Amino acid sequence: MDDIKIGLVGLGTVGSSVLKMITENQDKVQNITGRRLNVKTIVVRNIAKHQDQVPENVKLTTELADIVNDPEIKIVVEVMGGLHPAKEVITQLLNAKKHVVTANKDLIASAGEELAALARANHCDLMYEASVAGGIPILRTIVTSFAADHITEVKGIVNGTTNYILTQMQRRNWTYDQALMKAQELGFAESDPTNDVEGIDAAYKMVILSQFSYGTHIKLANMKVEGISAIQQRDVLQADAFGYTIKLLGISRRINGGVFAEVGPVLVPKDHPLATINNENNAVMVTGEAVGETLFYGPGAGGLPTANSVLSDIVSVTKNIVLGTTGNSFNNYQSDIGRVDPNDIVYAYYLSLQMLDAPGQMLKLTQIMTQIGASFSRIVQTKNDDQTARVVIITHKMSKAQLADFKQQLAAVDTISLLGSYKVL
Ligand SMILES: NC(=O)C1=CN([C@@H]2O[C@H](COP(=O)(O)OP(=O)(O)OC[C@H]3O[C@@H](n4cnc5c(N)ncnc54)[C@H](OP(=O)(O)O)[C@@H]3O)[C@@H](O)[C@H]2O)C=CC1
Ligand SMILES: N[C@@H](CC=O)C(=O)O
Repeated sequence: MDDIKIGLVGLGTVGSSVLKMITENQDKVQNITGRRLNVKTIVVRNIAKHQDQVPENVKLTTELADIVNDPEIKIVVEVMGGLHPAKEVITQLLNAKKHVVTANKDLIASAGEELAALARANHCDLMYEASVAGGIPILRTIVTSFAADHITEVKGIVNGTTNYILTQMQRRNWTYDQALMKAQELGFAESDPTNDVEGIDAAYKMVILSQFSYGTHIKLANMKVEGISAIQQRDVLQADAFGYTIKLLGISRRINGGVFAEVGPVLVPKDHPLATINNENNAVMVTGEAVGETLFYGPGAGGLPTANSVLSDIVSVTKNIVLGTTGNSFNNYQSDIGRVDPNDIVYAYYLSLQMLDAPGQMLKLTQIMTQIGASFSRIVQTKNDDQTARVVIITHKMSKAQLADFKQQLAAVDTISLLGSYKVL
């Protein structure tokens, strides 16, 4: 029986684990698909760096053409990352009738529909299970197991690096920089970690999750995206004292016929399942009208967990090749859902404020809250490092429009400034 020859583009954290899994788990894959998988060619930037990593029968090259022009190679795994030249690489591969498996959320969130159309036009498969939540098989689960249910909400921790950083800041009292450096060393972070810490990587994943869950493409430009780089240790400690853990959450929800998605730090009650997700682990909560609340948990970053998701795609493509059923989209759900009015999105908020030493500050704050029709449930006064008063409040539920109003009114008061505002789950 024919082997399936595979090409890899990229041999970093994920690529090297894909090579290892294909090499070591041959027998099981053959048992399931009836085909042996063989990595034939690997494209990297720097051959010398990788020479010792690959068996002798595998060709290491810097030329994509060595894969594109090789008719024996049927499936190509793109694990180089980034938007360019990854988009051009996948375009060339699909036009050369190669089936493509990728872990590249930046690209799928930005150009997934265009590439899926190109794949269909070339009767090729394009699969990307590893692009969301690393080792958690969430995309295929939504496609298959939620096919008939209406998903009303998807929320969770979808970035391993930031969850690792927040965990180390909370549990080991590490500084932000210390924790980020370790996350990079462990291979969780992107080659440029800006997208991780600024929430953009999580936002890409929420775009893909929303596409699968609601059949609609939410543009990154229409999402509120905030990362963890501005979180201060004292907010972590204050949240803890209030009974919360700060987590970077992606939240998307169907409300009144519309959909919204956003990413930002959220105070999660310590007894909520998402508060217990630590280190590089991710968790995705999917709520369906019929099934109710479900939770999917596992490693969200790291070589082997991510490689397992890549392998699940390779095995699916292999089965499609064997059955002659390639060329179908990974996700077929399309629906025309509009956007949501900010007045319909309500949360309680954690607000930390700096107050200069002047009479009547608390009264002013209370007046603004009353004026916008909001109120607070908890309030604590401490000192900032510069000895100015620091007031932290947790509000009752208020709409995004009310919060915007609050911020606008506060901006006109020169003795009170908002240091941070985070949603409370
Ligand atoms: N790391 C993780 O935990 C996860 C990563 N992902 C995604 O997987 C993808 C790969 O990530 P990761 O393995 O961490 O990345 P790495 O930075 O570890 O590896 C990237 C690899 O791609 C190669 N490469 C980069 N640019 C080019 C180019 N222009 N031409 C040829 N080769 C190139 C590099 O070659 P060289 O070594 O020669 O420089 C390197 O081998 C990304 O899309 C990432 O977002 C998804 C889930 C989890
Ligand atoms: N950098 C990403 C890797 C997986 O997608 C993360 O930290 O989650």
